[in-house]
Amino acid sequence: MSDDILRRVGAVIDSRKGADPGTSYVAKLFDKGLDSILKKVGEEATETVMAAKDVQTGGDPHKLVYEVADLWFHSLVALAHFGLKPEDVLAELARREGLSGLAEFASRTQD
Ligand SMILES: N=c1c2ncn([C@@H]3O[C@H](COP(=O)(O)OP(=O)(O)OP(=O)(O)O)[C@@H](O)[C@H]3O)c2ncn1[C@@H]1O[C@H](COP(=O)(O)O)[C@@H](O)[C@H]1O
Repeated sequence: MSDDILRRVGAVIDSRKGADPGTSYVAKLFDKGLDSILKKVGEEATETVMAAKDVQTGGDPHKLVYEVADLWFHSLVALAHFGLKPEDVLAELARREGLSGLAEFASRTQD
């Protein structure tokens, strides 16, 4: 398993821009516009929190994995709306990994 799956899903999402909304979930989401995409991101974030609380009280951990996958997927659609790619987020995570500690990270991300 590698980050190739993020790149592949990102490429498929990009290919849905301008496609017939009747043929694809992602094309339909793009057609509905940014507010609809962001609404899905918000819903999936809430469902992720609820799943985590459920796991905390003995629920199925895979439900959390499922909801995070939904959240990541809809976040990729939001990025694509602005012409951004999963690689942009991976590069940011790699940059942070390269920082020597939390204090340094915080000092570089302050406004
Ligand atoms: N990873 C996903 C993915 N994850 C979730 N979903 C869809 O996201 C939708 C929302 O999920 P919900 O749990 O909110 O379900 P829901 O309440 O029925 O959805 P809504 O009607 O409220 O939007 C569902 O219809 C899921 O099928 C996805 N749809 C597509 N992909 C990827 O995107 C690619 C392109 O998809 P199409 O555009 O449909 O070809 C696919 O090959 C996949 O790789």
